[in-house]
Amino acid sequence: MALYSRVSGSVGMITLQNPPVNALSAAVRQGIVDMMHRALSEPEVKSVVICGQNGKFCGGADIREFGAKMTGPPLVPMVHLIEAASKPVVAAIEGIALGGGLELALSCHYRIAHSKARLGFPEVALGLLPGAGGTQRLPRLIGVPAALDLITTGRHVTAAEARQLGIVDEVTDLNAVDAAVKFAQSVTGKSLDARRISTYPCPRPPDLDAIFERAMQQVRRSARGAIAPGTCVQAVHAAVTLPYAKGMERERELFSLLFTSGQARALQYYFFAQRAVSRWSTANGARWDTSKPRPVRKAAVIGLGTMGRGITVSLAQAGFSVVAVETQEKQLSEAKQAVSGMLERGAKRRGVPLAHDKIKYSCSVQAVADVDLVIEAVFEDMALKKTVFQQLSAICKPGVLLCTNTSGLDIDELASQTQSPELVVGMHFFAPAHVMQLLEVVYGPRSSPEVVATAMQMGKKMGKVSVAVGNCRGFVGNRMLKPYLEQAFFLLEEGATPEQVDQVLEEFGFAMGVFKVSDLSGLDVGWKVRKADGLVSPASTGTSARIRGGSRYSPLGDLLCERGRFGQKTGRGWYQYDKPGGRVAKPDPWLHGFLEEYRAQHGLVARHIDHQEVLERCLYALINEGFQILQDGIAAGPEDIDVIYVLGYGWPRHRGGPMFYAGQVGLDKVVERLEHYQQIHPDVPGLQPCSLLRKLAASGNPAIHKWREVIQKPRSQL
Ligand SMILES: C[C@H](O)[C@H](C)C(=O)SCCNC(=O)CCNC(=O)[C@H](O)C(C)(C)COP(=O)([O-])OP(=O)([O-])OC[C@H]1O[C@@H](n2cnc3c(N)ncnc32)[C@H](O)[C@@H]1OP(=O)([O-])[O-]
Repeated sequence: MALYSRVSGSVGMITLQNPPVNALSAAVRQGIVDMMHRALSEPEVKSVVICGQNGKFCGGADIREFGAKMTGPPLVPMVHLIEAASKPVVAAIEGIALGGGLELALSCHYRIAHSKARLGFPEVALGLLPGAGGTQRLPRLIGVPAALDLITTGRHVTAAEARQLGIVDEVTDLNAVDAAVKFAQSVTGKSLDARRISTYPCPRPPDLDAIFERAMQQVRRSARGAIAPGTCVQAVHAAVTLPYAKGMERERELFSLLFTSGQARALQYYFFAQRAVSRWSTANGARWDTSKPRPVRKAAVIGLGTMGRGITVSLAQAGFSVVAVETQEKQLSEAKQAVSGMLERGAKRRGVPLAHDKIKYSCSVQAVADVDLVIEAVFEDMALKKTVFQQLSAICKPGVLLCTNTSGLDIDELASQTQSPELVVGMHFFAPAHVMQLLEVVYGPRSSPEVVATAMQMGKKMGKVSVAVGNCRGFVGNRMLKPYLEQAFFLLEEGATPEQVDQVLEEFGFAMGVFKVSDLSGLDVGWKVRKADGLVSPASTGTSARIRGGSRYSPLGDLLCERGRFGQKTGRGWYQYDKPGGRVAKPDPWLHGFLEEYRAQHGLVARHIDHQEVLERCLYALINEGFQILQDGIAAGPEDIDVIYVLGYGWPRHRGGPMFYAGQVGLDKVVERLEHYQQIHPDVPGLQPCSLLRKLAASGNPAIHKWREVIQKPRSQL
């Protein structure tokens, strides 16, 4: 709703009230319209100020209403009412003016912003475009190039940049509402003709076509199949080529096209999913709202390889004092240099003070005796990690939290090396750890609620999105990656090429296909895990070479590693690179020859494999494992899995995530296709639909937010 009051005698104050961000719900819109009519009808009122409660102007349209039938006054007539007002209307912008909130402000005749306010059109991140005149008013106010930048990127601008762009008229460090009231009194009685943005001609810079061509190329390059960015360009183009009213019609057409698209639904689902994972719970009863985190002032990182260095930087940038330990002298000095460089680049990029002084380096584990929390990031070897945990348990002060950055080893086995297994938890960062937003917080059966809460809070303080997951081989992300990679290998055996498989996945929206990612992260990483799992065996030909534990197995990755083809780092992998460390993947004739030889050796006949089969086998195998993870209670809900895959594994955000995508395809369709492939490949258990998936499909494809009810049923009923 919206409140009305009279201030300073002649100023009508309209205050938006819809916590937490004063979103433009039906009730708020109704309130604004009613209060505007009231202010315009009261003769004592000479001007109007619109502001938001709790120091926030407006977070835009109420996304929670998108799934329901529209009620209340529509946005466009509301902004027209304000712009057409006969009395000056001033927007007092505190905190945020985003999306429909900025459109509301642009319909006002003046905008006063607090210096800490942020403004922007983030609709594109929700698969939409500014649909209440933003695409028509912004280019008229600030010009086409700047408007295209803000609307196609969705980036937030500071009040200072908004002033420089001409979006706001004044920026104040004082109370923006008081400043707006003073300003409103100062413009009372002045003509408003020159303040109605929709009446402005839209600037036509000489190289207009080139500007739009460049913008369209830019969005095509970065969109990876998302349709909203390109549609935003079309809407701004209408502002230049059409009169305002016609431009608004075009904006409405393009908005409804996006609003009803699957991508918008996926992006809105993801918006709430990323917020839902912060309301975490564990299988052993710990919860976000009942488990209290412990204070952590000083942390330590053991092992300063690639991951250890990134974690150290991320901790220091978050303001923690850090003890960084590397027992190898040479590695320690190299790490110091690398960390300093990362801190300097980060400080420059984010305009924040350097955090060098936060870090103390040591080559002795003894140095961590008085810290509150330790993150172990040594080589991914269980025996080595066990030794480190035994040392830490002996050295550290009582009550210290011992965390491991392992990407898939048994947390509970490590906990058994300590006197306090309840103080052990996994904090699985993703490379580069100071950049990637995702953190898998892995709780073991003995991890105490406090420890989980502390690790989750640490992640948030480090600017990460923390997702709580249970302890199992590979946790959630890497566990689902296994059947995905497995299918990709099998497709090569049956006639596909790495280029073909990667092209299908990149057209789906992944930044990189599975084989390019494998070359980037190094084929030897997976090889070591398969060796540890006892999967790598000498036998290279005949049936046994391709069977493990009664199931189909492809030794292709092992054979490449045996030939030293570890990917980018060796200049050869599934692709060839111009030199070791090269980044540009080129198809490798040697590999095609090797695949033909391999098929001949194993009596395999290459066949044509179409786009759909590649997509279905890779994605449905991954999705099926996701349902198995939900069934096992390793992840609390589909949102947890989807956030992990979007933030950690490059799953295209405009596809919502693997679980949301399965719902969009139709769970019955996923079951039917898995069964189809399982019939052809009976020796691949990963194609056998898991019972939770079958159950949900059989109960009529319930909406994803209803899955938890089924998941929470006792396992026996699944
Ligand atoms: C026609 C018109 O052109 C079109 C059609 C539109 O206008 S489309 C809409 C365009 N607007 C947006 O895209 C802004 C989206 N929001 C944000 O970017 C951020 O929220 C934030 C504003 C920068 C605050 O960040 P935060 O980190 O401080 O807190 P939070 O945890 O994110 O958010 C705090 C709580 O507020 C909820 N929330 C935030 N914005 C909301 C919104 N627009 N509608 C409904 N709920 C919203 C959010 O779900 C969470 O709820 P809960 O989880 O606590 O229950």
